[in-house]
Order: sequence, then C-alpha cells, then structure tokens
Amino acid sequence: MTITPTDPRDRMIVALDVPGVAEAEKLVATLGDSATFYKIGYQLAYAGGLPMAHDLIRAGKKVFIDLKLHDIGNTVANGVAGIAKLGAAFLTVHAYPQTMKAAVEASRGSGLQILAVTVLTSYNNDDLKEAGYTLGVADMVAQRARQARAIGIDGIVCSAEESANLRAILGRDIALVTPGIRPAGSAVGDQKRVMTPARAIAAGSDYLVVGRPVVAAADPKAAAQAIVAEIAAAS
Ligand SMILES: O=C(O)c1cc(=O)[nH]c(=O)n1[C@@H]1O[C@H](COP(=O)(O)O)[C@@H](O)[C@H]1O
Repeated sequence: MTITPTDPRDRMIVALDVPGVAEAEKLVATLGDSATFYKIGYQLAYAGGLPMAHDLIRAGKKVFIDLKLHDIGNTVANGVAGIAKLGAAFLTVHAYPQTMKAAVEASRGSGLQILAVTVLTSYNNDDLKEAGYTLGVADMVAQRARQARAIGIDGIVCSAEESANLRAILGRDIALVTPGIRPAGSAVGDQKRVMTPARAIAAGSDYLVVGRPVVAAADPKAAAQAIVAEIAAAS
C-alpha cells in the first residue's frame, strides 16, 4: 500500500505560522488553489485559530493540527479525543512510547491520523547531547520510528535527511512528513537539518511541511507554485 498523494499539490503542507486568524485567512485567500493542505501550529492555535480547521475543511482543504502533544497518557488521550472532533487529517505528538500509545488508542475510528515527531529538525547531534541523550540524530530517529511503527502510528515527522533510511526501515505504509524544507537559496533560519523540495521527494518524503519559504515570501503564491512544480518534477 502506498499513501503518497498523487497530486503534487497535496504533498505540500503550508504552515499557517502567522499571528492570528485574520492573517491566516488572508494567506489562504492569497494562495487560492496553489495550496490544498494547511498546518495549524502553536502560533495560530494559541491565537484562537483551532476553529479555523472547520472553515478550511469546508473549503475543501486538508488540515494538520500540530500541537506536538506530550503528557501523561490520560491527558494525551483526552486531548486527542477533543482534537479528533475538529475533522483534521493529522495531529502531532512527540515520539515517546507512552504518549504515542495513548494517542493511537484515543484516535482509533475517528479518522484522525497521528504523526510522531522523532527529533526536531532544529536539532543536531550536539543539541541532543546537550539535552542529555546519548544517541545521535540518525540513531534516535530510527529507534523512535521503529517504536512508532510497533505502536501503530500513522506517520513520522523527521527531517528529509532521514527519509531514505526510514523508508528502508519502515516500508511504504507509514507517511514520512518532513519539515525543514528550504528551496535553493532560501534562508535556513533556526533549522539545522534541511533539504530542498526536490531532494526531499527523491529521498522518499510523502509530505513536505513549508513555513517561512512561503509565508514570509514577497509573493507567497508564486513561492508555493514553485515548490509544487519542484515536487512534480521530482515525483
Ligand atoms: O511538527 C512539525 O511540523 C515540525 C517538526 C519539526 O521537527 N520541525 C519543524 O520545523 N516543524 C514545524 O514545521 C514548520 C517549519 O517552518 P519553516 O522552518 O518556517 O519552514 C514549523 O511550523 C515547525 O513548527
């Protein structure tokens, strides 16, 4: 089974990392048909943006709720059950076994797919060491992805740098969702593990999460169209 969307537009997830609902609605209107999949993360969710999921879905878009849950199992399960009512396609949790198990159990039958965030794309080996971990990025991502698959997680969030290795380990039926996407020449910012759209697709990513290269572009629609064209050419 393959879960890779056939339309290249459906493989680009635009992060609505903007200060509020008005700015998010303006961006969605600007992008029009060039984007079909949107992510609501901390910035918009904490600015009252979660209910916007309903509007996006009514408008025919897919929605990814990125709250990166991590708490005791009971709290995670109750949170997931609430989020499932929004009708979104994806929700992130951190890839800790207790958290993943609670989220998978609570989402069962709801249509909400749970993505496990392995190692944030702003981390490198030194950052993991500083945080007290002994494994490096590649090994930690692989270990967490294996645990996620055993628990029944629907998708993995990692850097595209890990996509080829994870594809070999996990096979085709778990979605690989990769942020840290940077078209050639664009500013890297706080990301440390980055790839161009074309290289990420070639490495085996199913979905590319793109924030600032679209949101902060002088012409967001042209930036989104260029990324979709790159995805199409590499597919
Ligand atoms: O879960 C995520 O979406 C995520 C995981 C990760 O490891 N790294 C990461 O950057 N993200 C998100 O992906 C988006 C990347 O944004 P840009 O760096 O602006 O393209 C942001 O909304 C991040 O919160």
